[in-house]
Amino acid sequence: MTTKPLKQQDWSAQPRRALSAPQLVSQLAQVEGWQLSGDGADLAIQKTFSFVNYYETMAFVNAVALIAHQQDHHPDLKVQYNRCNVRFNTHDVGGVSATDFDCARRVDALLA
Ligand SMILES: C[C@H](O)[C@H](O)[C@H]1CNC2=NC(N)=NC(=O)C2=N1
Repeated sequence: MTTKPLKQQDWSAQPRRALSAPQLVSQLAQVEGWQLSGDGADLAIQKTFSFVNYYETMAFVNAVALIAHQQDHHPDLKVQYNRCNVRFNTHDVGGVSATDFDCARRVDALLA
């Protein structure tokens, strides 16, 4: 039997840029429940997801971890009993990039 490593995004060939304020406004209008948080290089998008118990919250957290690994893009997670706050920022560019919105959509799709 052969084992396959999980496929991972390679960002080295795709330079990323921080989105401008108008781009942020337009992108935010296209993702439900995501809000801006922080400022400067710490500017991020965030959303809190609610669950019925700790088990379901952790199942979500593990699914987000798989997305984070595959996309090579890692959100800050605040985990509580029945909710999880997901916060994306692109530290490589010191702001919010298109990658953050792409990952936000992938996380939303887990619950669609
Ligand atoms: C080299 C590596 O791909 C980069 O440092 C990735 C890793 N994960 C990351 N995660 C987040 N949230 N922002 C980044 O800029 C980032 N960069």
